[in-house]
Amino acid sequence: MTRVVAQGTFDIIHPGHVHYLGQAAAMGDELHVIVARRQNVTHKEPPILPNRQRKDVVAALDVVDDARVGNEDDIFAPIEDLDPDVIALGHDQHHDSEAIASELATRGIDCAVRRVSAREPRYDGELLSTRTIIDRILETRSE
Ligand SMILES: Cc1cc2nc3c(=O)[nH]c(=O)nc-3n(C[C@H](O)[C@H](O)[C@H](O)COP(=O)(O)O)c2cc1C
Ligand SMILES: Nc1ncnc2c1ncn2[C@@H]1O[C@H](COP(=O)(O)OP(=O)(O)OP(=O)(O)O)[C@@H](O)[C@H]1O
Repeated sequence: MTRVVAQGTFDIIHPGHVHYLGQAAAMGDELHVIVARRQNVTHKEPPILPNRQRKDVVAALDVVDDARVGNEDDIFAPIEDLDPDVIALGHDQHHDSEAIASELATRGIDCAVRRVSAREPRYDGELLSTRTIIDRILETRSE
């Protein structure tokens, strides 16, 4: 049974997330998703939606077997708990694969680190990033 872990903020779900999670799921038999706690999203604007709401929406996706809000202090705590065979990084996720691989080795976790491809827009107007969706909302609803 190959267990895959994916992770992210998943603020406003869009087809880019569906692509990422679908590709991650295809890497094994079960997909577990770690949803970033708001307090840990420091590399960009924090999410709008609560931790629990973002987790609940991810958990509702067919390809996801289980989703959880991540640990507050140690991002590898859920990894030690899940003991996955693969960690699937998103195409633009700011993590360094080698750094993750070496931390996994340090913790004695035998797990591959792979990266998923990007999903490009298929038609005019398709928005495949939370930031661009929010920008569009601000543009059209700011009156
Ligand atoms: C292997 C791994 C485990 C993670 N575990 C947690 C965690 O337990 N708690 C948390 O708040 N964020 C965790 N994260 C970090 C968030 O998911 C991080 O914000 C995300 O990887 C990058 O977010 P983005 O792709 O949505 O920008 C983890 C990331 C990785 C790569
Ligand atoms: N268009 C896309 N194609 C493939 N993967 C994507 C796409 N958009 C997001 N992802 C992946 O989904 C995961 C969660 O991303 P995140 O929640 O940061 O969404 P986002 O739309 O990238 O947000 P933001 O626009 O704020 O950066 C990450 O691994 C990211 O690489």
